[in-house]
Amino acid sequence: MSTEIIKQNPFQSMIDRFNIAADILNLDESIKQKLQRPEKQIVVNFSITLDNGTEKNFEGYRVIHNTALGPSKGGIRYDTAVNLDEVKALAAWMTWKSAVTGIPFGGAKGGIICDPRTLSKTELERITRAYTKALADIFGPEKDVPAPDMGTGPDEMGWLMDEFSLVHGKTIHAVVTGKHLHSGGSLGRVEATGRGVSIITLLALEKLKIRPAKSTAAIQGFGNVGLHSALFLYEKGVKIVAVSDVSEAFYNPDGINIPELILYYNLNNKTIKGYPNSVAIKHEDLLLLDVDVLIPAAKEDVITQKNAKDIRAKIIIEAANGPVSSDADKILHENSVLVVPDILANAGGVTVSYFEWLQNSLLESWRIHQINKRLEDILEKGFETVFRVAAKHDVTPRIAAYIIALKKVAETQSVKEVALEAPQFKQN
Ligand SMILES: NC(=O)C1=CN([C@@H]2O[C@H](COP(=O)(O)OP(=O)(O)OC[C@H]3O[C@@H](n4cnc5c(N)ncnc54)[C@H](OP(=O)(O)O)[C@@H]3O)[C@@H](O)[C@H]2O)C=CC1
Ligand SMILES: O=C(O)CCC(=O)C(=O)O
Repeated sequence: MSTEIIKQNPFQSMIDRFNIAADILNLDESIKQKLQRPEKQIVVNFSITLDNGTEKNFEGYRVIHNTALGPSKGGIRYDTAVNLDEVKALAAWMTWKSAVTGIPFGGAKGGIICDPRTLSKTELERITRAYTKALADIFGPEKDVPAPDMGTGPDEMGWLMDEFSLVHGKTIHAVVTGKHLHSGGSLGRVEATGRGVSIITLLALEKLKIRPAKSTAAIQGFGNVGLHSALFLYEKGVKIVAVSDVSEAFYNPDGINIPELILYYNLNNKTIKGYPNSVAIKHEDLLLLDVDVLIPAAKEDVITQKNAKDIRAKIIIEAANGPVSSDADKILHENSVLVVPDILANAGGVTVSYFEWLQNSLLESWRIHQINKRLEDILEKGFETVFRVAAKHDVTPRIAAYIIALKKVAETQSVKEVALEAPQFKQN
């Protein structure tokens, strides 16, 4: 892969935005300190037997950022680049994401340093079960509820649910979301993040008075989020002119037939490599295309101060978590690029995860149109609130989203602390 990823510290990017919003809100220093730091960070080491009979050790993390608004919630990432600072940033973003959209969860994230592409299905199952066992006292439907992220999906979530249930001696569906339907998953969760990205993209296009059928988009990443974002936008008439995964980036000015590409991807071991009817381009050039919408849907820090000035898209929809580093914010703003932040743009996933958790807890099963309608309502309200607060404070949508989230979490945290500090009177 030829993409040059300039490594920033994603946790520092989170802190930079946090500080701007906290200053606007005039947040008390002690609450600031508390909200910047995770409540808990756990590092686990475990070994599994590989298919060839050898033992291999793995390191995994679970960071619980904040639980003021409810049980902590957030995905688990399998990737060779996973590290504690990345997981800390991702966990904090989950806190702010749930707060912006009004989902009653706190924030957490997990990860294991591994390369899922080189591990067999049975090895992935053993890794997931060992990680779950190590964290069996942390996870729980009212405590900490994992979900998929990069490199994980319904298989891993099903194994996690099963292992957690074995440890606790009963079936506990609501401990994890993003499961297969047969393991208690929800309709609509697989595609929820991409559906949410497409809802937010259409709202952003409307803001700039660009008709979807007249618009163009480039999408970086063709995994769960990139693929579904591409499909839903294609269905709305947006011309997707470029897509990429790790193996390849390609461009077709006439528009890529996304359903055909998905068929190709599914028949070719989940890669877009070698897809005909398009021209190969350099990975880094996809980000600089002259399109209406750029959708980074892969990983953090792909747009930094190094390439921000060369971005030609009118709108960036942050489908990935943290794709724009804080040092690029000012440059993009000065160049009038509308950036819809991750904590709003990709919140469709956690929203439908919340629906899954509710269905599991209530022993219900909702219909798809009900799920999609509620998702749309929540995201439209989130979008409208973020842009209203941005106008009120004359800040970017990102800082507005942080203002909304910080205010909500800080107020709840303070109320809880006052309650804890109050003198306890003995009842006779
Ligand atoms: N899954 C979810 O519900 C949610 C995910 N997110 C965020 O969305 C992002 C993507 O997650 P998800 O789709 O689940 O992950 P997946 O593992 O399903 O897909 C990741 C995709 O990104 C590609 N990719 C990785 N690095 C690069 C690169 N440098 N250039 C181009 N493509 C690259 C991968 O390519 P290849 O397949 O070749 O490895 C793959 O296509 C992450 O930031 C995640 O945190 C946010 C909210 C919810
Ligand atoms: O579905 C969830 O609970 C969380 C998804 C996630 O990890 C994210 O939004 O980044």
